[in-house]
Amino acid sequence: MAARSTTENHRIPNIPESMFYIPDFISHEEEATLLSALPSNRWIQLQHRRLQTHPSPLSKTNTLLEAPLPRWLVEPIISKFKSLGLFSDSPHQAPNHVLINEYKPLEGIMPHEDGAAYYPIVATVSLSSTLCLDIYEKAQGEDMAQASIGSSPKWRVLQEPRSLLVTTGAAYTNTLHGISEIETDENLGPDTVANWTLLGDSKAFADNGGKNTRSTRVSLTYRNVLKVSKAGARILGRPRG
Ligand SMILES: O=C(O)CCC(=O)C(=O)O
Ligand SMILES: [Fe+2]
Repeated sequence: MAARSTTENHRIPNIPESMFYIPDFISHEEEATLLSALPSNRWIQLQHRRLQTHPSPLSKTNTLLEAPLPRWLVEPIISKFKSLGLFSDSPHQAPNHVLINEYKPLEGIMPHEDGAAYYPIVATVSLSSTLCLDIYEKAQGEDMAQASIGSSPKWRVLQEPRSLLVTTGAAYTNTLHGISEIETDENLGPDTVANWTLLGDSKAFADNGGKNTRSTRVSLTYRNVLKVSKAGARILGRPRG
């Protein structure tokens, strides 16, 4: 299958299965269009980053009120996912939820897992700047807080602007991921970056002494929420079959 062999060529080696990294997944023009489509009134300021959620945040029981994703999040990205066969096994055969995070230099996200609200696949499109995603092994029975205290990441994945990172399978369920609150990612090279050979421009980091100076980075994380409520449709008098 063409789609499967495309993703196989982008499988990140030496990391729990499966993570895939595709550089230049979108064009410069598509990146600019996405950045200008981000609604400025939807940001929620968190302590160490800004976040927006489309179509809406999940309820306390991790239920999504059924609603379409905005058009600018669907095209061209979800069509590209379809041609790669991504999300084809998920219950809704396509993502139905997108979290958008914005990190300025010195901002990040604590090690965590994305958890059971979602089908175990997340597809992350990066915009504007490069940074390292740190991956931690999740010890059996260990809770997230313990894992994040004092342990260092087992793997690092460098995410360039316009790239796609897909995390699924055991990589989704048996690892934690986080972004450290630093200004510069250092010591980047073939032995320290799991996706080094898959990068679009590893030479840029090598030429810069193995360093990446961060600027503001935005990520779009596409997911499939398992529990979807049609209550909204019913209230509006539009029962769905
Ligand atoms: O920005 C990223 O690449 C990761 C975001 C993330 O882990 C999340 O929103 O759960
Ligand atoms: Fe996450």
